[in-house]
Amino acid sequence: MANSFDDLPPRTALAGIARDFHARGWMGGTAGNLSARADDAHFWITASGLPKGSLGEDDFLLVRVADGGVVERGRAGLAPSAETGIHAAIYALDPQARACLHGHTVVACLATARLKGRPKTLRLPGLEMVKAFEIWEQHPKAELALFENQPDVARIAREVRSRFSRRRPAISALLVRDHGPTVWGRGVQEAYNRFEALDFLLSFLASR
Ligand SMILES: CSC[C@@H](O)[C@@H](O)C(=O)COP(=O)(O)O
Ligand SMILES: [Zn+2]
Repeated sequence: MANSFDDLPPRTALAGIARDFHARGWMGGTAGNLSARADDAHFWITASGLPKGSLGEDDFLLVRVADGGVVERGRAGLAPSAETGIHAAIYALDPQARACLHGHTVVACLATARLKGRPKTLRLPGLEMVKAFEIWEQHPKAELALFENQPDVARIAREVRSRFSRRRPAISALLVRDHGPTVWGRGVQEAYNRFEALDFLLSFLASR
């Protein structure tokens, strides 16, 4: 048994995370998508529309960071995740990002349910868990980037690219309202740890 997802080949690690997230209710049915860089210019991403609790290593596609174009399919007939554009934007803008995880969590939806208007950020609670995002202040003011959900995912991806290229996000995560979080890290394990930490922080907000 590997101690870290980083000890495993990327697709093995991502399939393991998908099983784990599915068991926690974070990838119900076909929800969510996971990716990891293969090299600086390419990343592996889950195929679209598959039940995420039972992914195999051939259920991934290799795509370009530059434009999300498909380079290789794990098997014939697969299409890349509908949210490939969001992953590509994150890899293009953050050379340190090596893995990117998106799930649909109930607490993420609840945490913004009472917000008025269309705020661009959500202040995370100043709890110890924000250290997962390398925020070390005694009284941290960690702001999570917020995006409105839209049926056309390409529009969300364009907004992520446009906003993050103007200003780097304070923490390595974003939340699409009424949808779910996307979290990235310098490795698969770090992205996984951060996803768990964000879930903790959003659970706190949602329960107040
Ligand atoms: C329950 S379907 C949700 C999708 O529209 C999308 O938000 C999602 O997370 C999964 O899309 P996918 O194309 O399988 O990667
Ligand atoms: Zn989604």
